[in-house]
Amino acid sequence: MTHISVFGATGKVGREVCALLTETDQATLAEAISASGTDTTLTLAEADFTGTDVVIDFSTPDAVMTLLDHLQGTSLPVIIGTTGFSAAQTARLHAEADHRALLIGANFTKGFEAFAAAALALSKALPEAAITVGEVYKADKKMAASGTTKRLSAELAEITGKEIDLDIQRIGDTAGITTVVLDYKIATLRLELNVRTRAAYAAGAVEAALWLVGRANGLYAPKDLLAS
Ligand SMILES: NC(=O)C1=CN([C@@H]2O[C@H](COP(=O)(O)OP(=O)(O)OC[C@H]3O[C@@H](n4cnc5c(N)ncnc54)[C@H](OP(=O)(O)O)[C@@H]3O)[C@@H](O)[C@H]2O)C=CC1
Ligand SMILES: O=C(O)C1=N[C@H](C(=O)O)C[C@H](O)C1
Repeated sequence: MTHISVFGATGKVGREVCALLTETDQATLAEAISASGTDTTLTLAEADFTGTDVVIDFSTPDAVMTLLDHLQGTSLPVIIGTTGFSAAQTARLHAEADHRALLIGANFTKGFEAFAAAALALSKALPEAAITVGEVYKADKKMAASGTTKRLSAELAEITGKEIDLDIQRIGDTAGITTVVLDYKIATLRLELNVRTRAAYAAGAVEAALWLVGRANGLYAPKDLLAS
């Protein structure tokens, strides 16, 4: 049985991770941590992680930095689901991988890695195409490219040498719709990943956490799960 602590446990995704951990046979909830420390969660200062095998984070970039400060001196593996890190914070994350197994994923939806690979393959097959990466998320998410869009557009730009257009939208409580549209004059080719529920992110993160326990210190990504 793997004991998983959830950082950001009162959040939209963290709640789904906690719920999943009550149902799964291979893992159980160790500590649930939030900023406010409600009656079912602890603050970071109250958490001790002694019975924890791996931490799953879905919080904020600044909160992740405080989590890593708190974990200094331990080699506890951590799954980072949070997105939106600054360059300095990203450098800190990378340095942190010397001290623990750290798996960072902008999108834990099952199928996302295949979706990204398909988009890259299509962009190679259609070098004349103009490419747009689109996203729709909940209305209260910051109106700036998500981690998912940043990753896709950077990889597509690198492979094609072209500028990638972005289409950022915020609607209601949308869990996440990512599109890659290739327009090559005679036709339009559209790939879409429409996530129905945030439980999809939770499931991918728990799968990654089970995989990460026992790995050597270092930086990992969701596609490493597919390779092993
Ligand atoms: N990688 C992926 O597949 C996905 C990534 N995300 C990303 O995950 C992140 C979280 O998303 P979401 O669940 O919607 O966010 P929410 O705003 O719903 O939840 C944020 C959570 O973080 C907690 N938190 C904030 N500050 C601290 C702190 N200083 N110490 C401890 N806990 C803290 C909050 O606690 P409190 O309630 O007490 O304030 C809350 O539990 C975002 O960056 C989002 O982009 C989202 C979906 C999928
Ligand atoms: O905030 C969200 O909800 C999500 N954020 C992630 C991101 O910023 O890339 C992706 C996920 O699909 C949902």
